[in-house]
Amino acid sequence: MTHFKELSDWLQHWAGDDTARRDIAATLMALAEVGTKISTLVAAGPLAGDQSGIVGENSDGDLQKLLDLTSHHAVIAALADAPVAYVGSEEAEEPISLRPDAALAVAVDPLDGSSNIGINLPMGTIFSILPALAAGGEASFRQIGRSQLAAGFLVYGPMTELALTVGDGTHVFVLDRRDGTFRLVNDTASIAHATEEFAINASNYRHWDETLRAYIDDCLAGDDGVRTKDFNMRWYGSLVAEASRILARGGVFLYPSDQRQGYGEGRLRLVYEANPVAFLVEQAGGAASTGAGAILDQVPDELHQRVPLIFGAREEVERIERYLNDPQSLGENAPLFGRRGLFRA
Ligand SMILES: O=P(O)(O)OC[C@H]1O[C@](O)(COP(=O)(O)O)[C@@H](O)[C@@H]1O
Ligand SMILES: [Mg+2]
Ligand SMILES: [Mg+2]
Repeated sequence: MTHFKELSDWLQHWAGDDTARRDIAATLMALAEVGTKISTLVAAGPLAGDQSGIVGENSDGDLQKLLDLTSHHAVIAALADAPVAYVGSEEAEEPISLRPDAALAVAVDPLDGSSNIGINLPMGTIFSILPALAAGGEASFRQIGRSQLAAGFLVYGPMTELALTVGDGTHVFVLDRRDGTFRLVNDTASIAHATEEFAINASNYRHWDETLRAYIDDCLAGDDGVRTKDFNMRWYGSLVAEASRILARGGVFLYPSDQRQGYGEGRLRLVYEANPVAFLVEQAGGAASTGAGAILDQVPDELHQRVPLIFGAREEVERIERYLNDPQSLGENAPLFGRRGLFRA
């Protein structure tokens, strides 16, 4: 049987005697370990009790399910023993102080894709590791994504997978349930620059701007339209599962802003969803954009800020930016505004 390197060995090798790297490695091990626990809970489904009951509301009015909160508390407990000063979580309004003298701040979405609780579809945990600033937790989480020291996500799907970057490529590990270790299966994940697969929640079509509708119309027109190739589509309702697929076989993902109340900046969160995914995607040769600029250059106003998110195949992300901002630059392929969309009456 092929021998796949263990996460702990990989991190030890990467960190060597460097104290700052050792702190990051210890934090990553703590996140991987708590991910294993959440994965077991997810895999048990209703055998672990009803995880889908609504138990509260987070800062933005999103309903919190029991598994959201259980995952949040598990992550906080796991990081209490790590060199972490502050944790910023989707499920807590304010940053949580752990060890204010420690070097790191961790932003986390403890359970991503929680609308998939109870229906046996993938969910995950997303994390971003930043330097802790002396100015405190709030300031630490207002740093741009390019300040990230490491980032990653776990996916609780058919495989439990850990995608990780420490700023030198994107690496994919899979949980080996025989001994509870994560093993390296791909040291250099790479996203092809072109694609024929997009992911978007098309039920929001009527709420999108005309420019975005034109892009999707052109994908749907396939070989009969200006793109002269057929497209495939996916939508899992789980950012981590989409990101995992895109790291494995390419594609592009869009969660744009739209006209619905509360969706003026899209749905996803900059600090603990878009930034870590963008870091992983850029390190795999892809791109991540708001539609108007790189995700990693956005300055967060606050921990829970939302942002439109487009990521994946570099050429496709750049093409979408042109549809949104400069459609005439597409030349003879420029969308004809006001035409009938395939979804429109
Ligand atoms: O239900 P929608 O609007 O399609 O949104 C799906 C998106 O919302 C999310 O579930 C948001 O994350 P949470 O589950 O952590 O709130 C993403 O994983 C997913 O991409
Ligand atoms: Mg999420
Ligand atoms: Mg969540």
